[in-house]
Amino acid sequence: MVLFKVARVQTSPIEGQKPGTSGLRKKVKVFKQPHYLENFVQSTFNALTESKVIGATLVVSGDGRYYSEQAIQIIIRMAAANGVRRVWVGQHGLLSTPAVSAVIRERVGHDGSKATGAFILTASHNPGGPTEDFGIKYNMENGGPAPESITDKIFENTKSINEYLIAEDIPKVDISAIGITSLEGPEGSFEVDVFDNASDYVKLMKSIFDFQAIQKLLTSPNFSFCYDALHGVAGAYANRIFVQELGAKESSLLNCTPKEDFGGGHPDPNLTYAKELVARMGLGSHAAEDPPEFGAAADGDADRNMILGKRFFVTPSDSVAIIAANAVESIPYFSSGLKGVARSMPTSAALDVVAKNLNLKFFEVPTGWKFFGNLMDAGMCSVCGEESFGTGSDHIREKDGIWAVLAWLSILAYKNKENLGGGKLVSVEDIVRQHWATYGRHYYTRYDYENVDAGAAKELMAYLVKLQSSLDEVNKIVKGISSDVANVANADEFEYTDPVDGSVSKHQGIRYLFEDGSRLVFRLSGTGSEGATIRLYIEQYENDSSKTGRESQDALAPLVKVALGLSKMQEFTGRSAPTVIT
Ligand SMILES: O=P(O)(O)OC[C@H]1O[C@H](O)[C@H](O)[C@@H](O)[C@@H]1O
Ligand SMILES: [Mg+2]
Repeated sequence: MVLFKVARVQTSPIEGQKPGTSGLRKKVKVFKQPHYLENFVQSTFNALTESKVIGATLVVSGDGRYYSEQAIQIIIRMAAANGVRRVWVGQHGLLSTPAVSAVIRERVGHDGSKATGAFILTASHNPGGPTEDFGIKYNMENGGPAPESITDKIFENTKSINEYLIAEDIPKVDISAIGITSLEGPEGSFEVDVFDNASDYVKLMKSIFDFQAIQKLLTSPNFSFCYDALHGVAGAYANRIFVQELGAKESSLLNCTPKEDFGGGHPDPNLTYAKELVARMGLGSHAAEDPPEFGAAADGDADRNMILGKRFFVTPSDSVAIIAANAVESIPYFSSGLKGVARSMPTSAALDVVAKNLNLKFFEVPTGWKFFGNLMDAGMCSVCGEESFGTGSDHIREKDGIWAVLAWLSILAYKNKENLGGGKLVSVEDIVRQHWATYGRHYYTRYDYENVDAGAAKELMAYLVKLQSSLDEVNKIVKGISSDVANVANADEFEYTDPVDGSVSKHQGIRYLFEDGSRLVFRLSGTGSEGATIRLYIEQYENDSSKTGRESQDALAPLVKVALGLSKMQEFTGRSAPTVIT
């Protein structure tokens, strides 16, 4: 039995440790500064109630990006010194963000223990490596990200911290091998439990979906499949679930070995960054000849997803609407009905139409998954999604990339249950077009202007808010740019009152709402680590079924012109084109 001592290390506050939408994300070199990680971790311990630290069980793992291994060892020593009883680590320090949420909610330790929180080590879809990003966020007992009341406290603590506790003499724990390391400290026993990083998550997925039905689809001769983990942590689950459990061919997995630098790529599943998958699915300039029927990708920590059909892109806004419309008949977990559905404000209103038609409770929340968590804890929401490639349900309190893929495979399996012997398949594209024919189509696109000068971005936003005070003036400008768009009927900054706890979130995006239901939304990203990113969301509703089959960029061209002109985008940012279009 190893005996450890607790050291109190003197430190002083370090500026800029304010956790954003999804924790603290900075360049690796910032995290490597002396005391940087330690200050943040101690500030987190100090922000929690004592029972969530002393004698508690904490999960510590992440997407495996560069610096994770060192960070895990530091957090283990600090947890021991702060009186934590058990630290659970996924093998190799790997757990996807949804798997962490599942582990907190579902896993029972060898001695009957349950976790009350987690440090998730990830910067999500940001690149990794010595010159790239690292991140840390804290999740609570419900499996969801810490609410603002806690992250505010953490930030306050980082501004006054003067010491942290660490058990420096704990030897490096081997996190590559499953097993328990037991130690003894001044306050009693402490253990590190390194466990299989997939089994709890796989078990949960099996309790939600009909794996047999999906297996029939995946092994059918007329279906083909492709999954790209972009070298993120999804790779640790893809082989287990798609190949071992569901019978997909190993060759259907792309980039499924987790790498600490994501193979040098940008692990964000969109049409720009998931290049290999996009080509394999027959899209873009290097389109492959005979694309698979279904393709999907995940981000670094596997909570995001992109869904593709053969030569066909499903917008995330359509994806959540289609999952909601088909959930009850295709997914056993939802067979008794949906409690409600929700989307973030900038996400298209496709889900609203489904909710209205199916008479479901519906919520529009600000950007950020935590807002859904509150609704789910209160039993008000089953399925939700965001335009930023996040889709999920109340099985956990994070969005879930692999869940979304399994949801789509379930819908395909259900629609094709008679066709798997060799008949013509109902394809992803058929499902989407059928959905548009039933509910109408929300043409949608997002323009991202990344790493814009922060001052310029602020000025642009301030200008757009000021403009909102006169709709006459707005409409004069709009008509001057294009006579093909409707009048602006309303313009505001989105504000949300949480129906569960009454908290109010202001300044959640600038909206221009047109008479025909079209919308322009402008937001500053909350997840970047350098400069500012302006996001422009453009949407137009079409319910004449003879007009729902146009190319999205053609249908939206007049509105795009209006958005760029109205916001003086080029004038403020100096950019003649966005960095990414989705
Ligand atoms: O603030 P943005 O860069 O637009 O990012 C917004 C997204 O950030 C993270 O991924 C959150 O988990 C999402 O819930 C949110 O939609
Ligand atoms: Mg992510």
